[in-house]
Amino acid sequence: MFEILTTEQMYEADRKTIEAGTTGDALMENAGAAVVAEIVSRWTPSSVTVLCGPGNNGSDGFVIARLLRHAGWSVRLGLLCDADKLTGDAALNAGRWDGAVERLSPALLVGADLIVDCLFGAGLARSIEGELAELVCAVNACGVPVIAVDVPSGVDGNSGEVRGVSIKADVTVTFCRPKPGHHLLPGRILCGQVVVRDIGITNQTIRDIRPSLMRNEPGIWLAGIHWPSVDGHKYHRGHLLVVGGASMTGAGRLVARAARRAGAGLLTVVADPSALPVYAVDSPGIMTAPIASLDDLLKDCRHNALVIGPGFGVGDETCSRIIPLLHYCRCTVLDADALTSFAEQPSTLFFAIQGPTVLTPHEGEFARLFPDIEGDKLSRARAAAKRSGATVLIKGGDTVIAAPDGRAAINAIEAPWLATAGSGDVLAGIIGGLMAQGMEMFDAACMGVWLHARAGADLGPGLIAEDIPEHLPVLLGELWHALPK
Ligand SMILES: NC(=O)C1=CN([C@@H]2O[C@H](COP(=O)(O)OP(=O)(O)OC[C@H]3O[C@@H](n4cnc5c(N)ncnc54)[C@H](OP(=O)(O)O)[C@@H]3O)[C@@H](O)[C@H]2O)[C@@H](O)CC1
Ligand SMILES: [K+]
Repeated sequence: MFEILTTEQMYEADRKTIEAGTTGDALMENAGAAVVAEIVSRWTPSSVTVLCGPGNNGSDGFVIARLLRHAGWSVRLGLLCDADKLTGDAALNAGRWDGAVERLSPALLVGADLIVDCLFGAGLARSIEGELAELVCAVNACGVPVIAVDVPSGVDGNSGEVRGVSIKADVTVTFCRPKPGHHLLPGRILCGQVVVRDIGITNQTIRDIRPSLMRNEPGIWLAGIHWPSVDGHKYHRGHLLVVGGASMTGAGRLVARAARRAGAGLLTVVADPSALPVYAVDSPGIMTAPIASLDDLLKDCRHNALVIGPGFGVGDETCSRIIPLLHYCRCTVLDADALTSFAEQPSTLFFAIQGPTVLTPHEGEFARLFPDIEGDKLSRARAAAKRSGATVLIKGGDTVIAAPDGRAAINAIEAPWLATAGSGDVLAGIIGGLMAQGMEMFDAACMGVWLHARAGADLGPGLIAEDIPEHLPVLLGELWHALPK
């Protein structure tokens, strides 16, 4: 279950389930019961305040209030609108609630041991403002644990962005599948721990909706790994060319090390002759070649993959070096200086991209290459992939990977230790190494991000970029041993 559903797809899943015979009322009862199960597993009966909005998120709140009261909790409930304004399932569940319905105000927070946030979920349609915004701030300041239903109120479920202000939850219970806003920043932080609960929507219903967004986990790319075969040899594992800088050799060396650890069969660093000895002494297992020979090397189809950018230098010379290389349609990773160099002429780059290509910008490089593409990270990555014809990977705590055909994935592993010099070079190397072995570009980008993030999470404090390639055998071994034999 790697799928991430947009809020529209979630409404569709609800609708299809209701059409198939389950009532909306039953779905909502299941949703409320799932939240209550989570509450009673974490907290002992005490005083709880349930904050309800005017829609079905508020309707969940009425269910939760009723079930908690039956379980012996002392429950206060506040409603944003008059109860007689409620319609549909919300009116139904309000009618089943036999306690008082108070007006929403900070007074509801006094004496509460737990707050349940049911103000807005998927239906958040605009910024939270005025007195309601003040209440949200009061909730965040009162120091009482908060459990949010579906999403913390104020977080846009599709983008993870905050509309006005947002509840900061300790736990968020969502239904069926996570939404983009649970994984994209800042939503991910505002959710606290995310718990996904079944409410009776079948896996087949989700498959019918054909979600194109996934959580980046091995299940989405494991089958695409090209493991070496017993009768294989190193040429079957690809020959990667790493174009290294003349003076900033550290970046190219990190790329090379990571690509070899990721499994590239052979690796040649191509660089200015003055720098070749530095690359050569770094690792006995690599080959080196002068940059003047790059064109000839690419004419030999055994050199099937290329990483260029890290430490290469920014400028027109880099652009004129890269464009002819792209005509060979080798598996290519363009990173760092290879991206920034095209800031003045991005369309020249996009026009030249014909083969399997992965672009790995951080936010700054992305803004230089796609200055007119705005919006949340997921939408921007998708738009950039469509425009460039490349797989685009926007780095960060919530790395997003998008393919030109519309597939996308979001990293879900927290690894803040990766924010260190050289870490991006290693990522480019891993992806290049995987593509050299024949892995499809989107899968390779996703797997590269996963390996990188897992290494970051496993190694933790004190990590430096050089550690990441050395941890890859552990992770690759884990994947290999998990395969059905
Ligand atoms: N369908 C099902 O079967 C199931 C649904 N489920 C639950 O339903 C939730 C979705 O319910 P929903 O679609 O009613 O939207 P919801 O989040 O309650 O908000 C809409 C209301 O808020 C209002 N409003 C919006 N923004 C506002 C603002 N900034 N400031 C002020 N008002 C604002 C908006 O007003 P309007 O824009 O119409 O003027 C409207 O009245 C979903 O998250 C899940 O919890 C689950 O139980 C599973 C089964
Ligand atoms: K909520």
